[in-house]
Order: sequence, then structure tokens, then C-alpha cells
Amino acid sequence: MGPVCGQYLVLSAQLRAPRPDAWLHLLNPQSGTGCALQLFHSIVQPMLVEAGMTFTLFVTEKPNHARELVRAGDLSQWDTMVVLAGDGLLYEVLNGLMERQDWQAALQKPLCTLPAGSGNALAASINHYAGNTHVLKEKLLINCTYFLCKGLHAPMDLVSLSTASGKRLFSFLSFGWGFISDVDIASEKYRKLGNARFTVGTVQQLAALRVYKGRLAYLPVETSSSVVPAPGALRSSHGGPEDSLLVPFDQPVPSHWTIVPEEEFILIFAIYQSHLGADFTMVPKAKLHDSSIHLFYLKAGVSRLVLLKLFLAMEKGTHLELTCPQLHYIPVRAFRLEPFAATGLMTVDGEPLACEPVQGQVHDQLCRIISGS
Ligand SMILES: Nc1ncnc2c1ncn2[C@@H]1O[C@H](COP(=O)(O)OP(=O)(O)OP(=O)(O)O)[C@@H](O)[C@H]1O
Repeated sequence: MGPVCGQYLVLSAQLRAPRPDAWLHLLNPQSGTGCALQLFHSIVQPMLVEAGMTFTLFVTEKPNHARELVRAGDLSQWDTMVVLAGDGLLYEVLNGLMERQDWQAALQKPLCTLPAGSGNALAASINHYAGNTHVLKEKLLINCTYFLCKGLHAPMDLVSLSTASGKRLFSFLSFGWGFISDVDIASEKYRKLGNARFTVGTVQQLAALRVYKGRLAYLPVETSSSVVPAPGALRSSHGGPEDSLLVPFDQPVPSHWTIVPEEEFILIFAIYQSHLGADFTMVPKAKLHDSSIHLFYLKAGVSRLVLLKLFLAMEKGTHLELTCPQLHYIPVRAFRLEPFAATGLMTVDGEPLACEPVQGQVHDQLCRIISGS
């Protein structure tokens, strides 16, 4: 296996009988505290060598480098694409794959996340689904590399998000607007702190608490099983699966959807994994494929002290036990959010998105991911 372009480093580990698997490792050297390459050499590579795996390393040089590679490249030589970075690089890779003509075949190849970023939410979730104790940093990386060496993979739900301006995005983790998204974006400049960036960001955003005005509607999980797809469902002009539960923005949401009566929020957050970060457990019961978007919204009128308590409880996933009357949680299959003003930024898998009307729906088991079981 030779280098395919200037950035490939071929690191075939064949100390033992080689397995036929060919793994492409995509590594962002700027992830988290900037130690991804060092982590690869000190932790990942020795484990792969020990397991007798064949692999190639591609070090990204800039944002969207990995996306371009997987969008246009010949993927036939790879069995598994491993992302050694944070959730942001996996989001890039996923959306690059969805832009391919052969996206369905491309999504059959398992993806793998090895945590080297500041958030590492999917890695923490996969560790949680495997029944492992909660671990951080190098220990989490060792657990995930062990899953990779075992080679087990499982289907994972994805959520397609459509914006009023015509963008279509695929998301494996979350969509948000309001407090949590603001913390994520404002703390980006503290990436060198690793996971601690979110604590610093939370304290900062508490001081500058804002109210977000808009209309939220959703299709609850329990309603959706008894109804046929929405008439006039949204057809995709971008490739990827059809959004059978959504209708165009110029039409009202279907009548069996629920429209939230309140229009002032502190946060709206839709998550599809258990963890929002290695230290934030939002939905302990979530699974890789549970056909659900776990939708939270916090109505305006909550004090800063209560908000702080909610965030501290989120570390253990006990925030719903506080029974805060402003906090609502509903498992849904689809949602629509229409902001009244372009306040702040939205986030998709932690990456910024300009504020505009957005709707999304879950697609069951659309891709595969290396998991512990
Ligand atoms: N070589 C690079 N230099 C600068 N930015 C890069 C490079 N490669 C990828 N990126 C961009 O860096 C962003 C963040 O990457 P990544 O998710 O790996 O780290 P993180 O932000 O620390 O982790 P997390 O997303 O878990 O918080 C991504 O949007 C990606 O496009």
C-alpha cells in the first residue's frame, strides 16, 4: 500500500499475521489540546501493531480537507474510516460521504471515532453503550481503540437537517440553539483547555444570559408510529434519503405534530446520543439506534442559579430528576424550529450554523460505527 497523496503516511503494522482489513485514519493535528498526533503514536499505533492491523494515516492540513478527500476519493481500498480527532472532524467526514453519488454504499463501511478533541461526545457515548465505566482522555481513547481492534460495528441513526435557505446537513450527535450552543461556540477559543473549555464557557454565558424567541414544533415518537408519512414529504435534491416526515417550510407542519405554545426559550437542544461531551450525560438511556431525537427545551423564566444546577446535574445525567418546571424533554422523530429573529448561532454536532428556520428528522440505522458490542 503506497502513499496516495502527499499527506498520507503509510504505517502498516504487520508484526503479527496481518488481517485483511485496511483502515484509513484521518487525524486532525489541531483537535482539542493539539496532541492528536502524539496520542496516535503513543497509544493508538502500539495497540494496532499489537493487534496486527494494516492502516494508513492521513493528517489533515485545514478545515474541510477530510471532507474533500472522502467526497471525491476512491474509497474502495478502505474497509473502515477512523477519525482520530473531535466530533467536528467526524461531522465533516459524514457530510463528505453524504455528498457522494454512491452515498448508500459508502455508508456501509464502518466509521470509527477515536477521541482526541475537546468534546468527544460520540466516543463517550459509545463507551457508555458498551457498559464501561465513565472515563476521560487517554483512558477513553484506549477503550475506543480496543473497540476498533475488536472490529465490532453496529448501525447508527443519523438526523438530516434542512434549512430554509436550502442547506441539507447530516448529523450524528446534536442540533441546538440558545444557551448550550452559545457555550459551545463561545468556548471554542479555549480549546487548548480540552473538556474544561465547557465549564469556562458555561460560567461566561450565565453572565450574559439571553432569551431566544421562535416557534418549535415536533412529531412525538409515540404519535409517529400510528401515522402515515406526511403528504407532500420533502424530496431531496441533494442526494441522501428522502425526508418522509417533513413538509416544505412554506407549508404548516402536519396536523398530528405538536406545536409548543411558548415562544421564549433559554435553549432548544436536540441530541441523539447519550453524551453531549465526555463529561455531559444528557440522555443516559439513549442508544446508537433508537429511532429518536431526544428533544429538550428550557422555557424563559428560569434563574441563573437553577440553570447552573441543571448544568452541574448534567455531568451525571440527573438534570431531569431536578424536575425544573421550565425544562421539557420529549423523544421525537422530527422537529421544526422557526426563529423570530436571527439571534446567536445554531450548532450542528458542535459546529456553527447561521440562525435560520431548521427542520430535521431521524433516519434509522443509516450508517455503521465501530462500537463495543
Ligand atoms: N489541520 C487542520 N487545521 C485546522 N483546523 C482543522 C484541521 N483539520 C480539521 N480542522 C477543523 O477543525 C474543526 C474541529 O475539529 P475537531 O472536531 O477535530 O476538534 P475539536 O473542536 O477540538 O473537538 P470537538 O469537535 O470534539 O469539540 C473541524 O471543524 C475541522 O474542520
